Amino acid sequence: MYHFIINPSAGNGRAQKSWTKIQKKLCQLNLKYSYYLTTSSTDLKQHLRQQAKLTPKTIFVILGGDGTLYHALNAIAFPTKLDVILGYIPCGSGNDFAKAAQISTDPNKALAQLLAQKAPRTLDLGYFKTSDRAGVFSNNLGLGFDAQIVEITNNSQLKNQLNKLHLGKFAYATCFFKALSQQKPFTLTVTLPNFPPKNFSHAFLCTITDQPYFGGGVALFPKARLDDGKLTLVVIEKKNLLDFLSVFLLMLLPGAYHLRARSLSFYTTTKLKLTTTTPQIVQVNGETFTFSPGDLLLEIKQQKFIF
Ligand SMILES: Nc1ncnc2c1ncn2[C@@H]1O[C@H](COP(=O)(O)OP(=O)(O)OP(=O)(O)O)[C@@H](O)[C@H]1O
Repeated sequence: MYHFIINPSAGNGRAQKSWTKIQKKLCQLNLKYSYYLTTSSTDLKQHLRQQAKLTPKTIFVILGGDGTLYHALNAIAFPTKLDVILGYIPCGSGNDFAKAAQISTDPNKALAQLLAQKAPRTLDLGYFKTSDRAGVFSNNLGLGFDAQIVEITNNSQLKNQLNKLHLGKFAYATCFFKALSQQKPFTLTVTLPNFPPKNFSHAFLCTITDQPYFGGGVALFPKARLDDGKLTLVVIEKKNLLDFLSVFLLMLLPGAYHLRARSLSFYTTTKLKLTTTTPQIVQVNGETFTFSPGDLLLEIKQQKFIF
């Protein structure tokens, strides 16, 4: 049995349109299903948790973007982990998880892919904890520059306008220069198991990822895999503007040459600790919050998916 949970506002209304197409297909296939249209992220979490406790054998299929998926994952993971299988049909703006997991962004193809899958797959999630919050994520968690871009994009009308033109994945790129003027370099200490702490005096972007993409399909760390049991931390320092811009330019080109830049460091690990001395904006799967100075702990968790 499948239970579809739809965030109708994802992708500036794209999820609603996708759902209409999927309902038509489900009707043609004569498949038994139930569904729920969410009214907010809180409603989504309450509904999913309640249903998952009532009918744990059901496959819960989420229709939305990376943010909707984030809320669904956290509904399952907290306060105690529920053993349920999640399906996912991408209908957001950026759809980074879909790109990493190779799920079609055509709703009917994504549905066909999901229905053809016989057994669930266990994939990695990142788990984070600060002094006042904890969560899991399927894509990445970023402090500093990428979070600044997400914050500006989410608060601008541009994302909706680009979504109307089916150019939603470029929304983050358009806010790049505004974020560049607002973000300041910050001090960052990275602590990895069995290594002495590493200090960065001019950290600008600090992203922990469990898959290759961020910002609507930009390959931050192409070798990252959703099922390798590891997280990768990428830190880019900004001591010199031209140097910083060249790293980003290289990131947009094939070949992953940005990973050779002197101002970029990366570490692949199962757990780590980040410490900052100034408040920083954090983005998790495209949702933002402010992180007060202190420690941010990260480790790996798992979730069963079908798609
Ligand atoms: N009815 C609703 N149900 C669930 N979430 C909602 C609803 N209305 C607004 N939201 C908000 O929608 C956001 C999630 O949207 P989502 O990220 O899935 O789509 P997107 O921003 O278009 O895509 P992407 O993250 O791929 O760029 C969350 O911030 C959530 O709080």
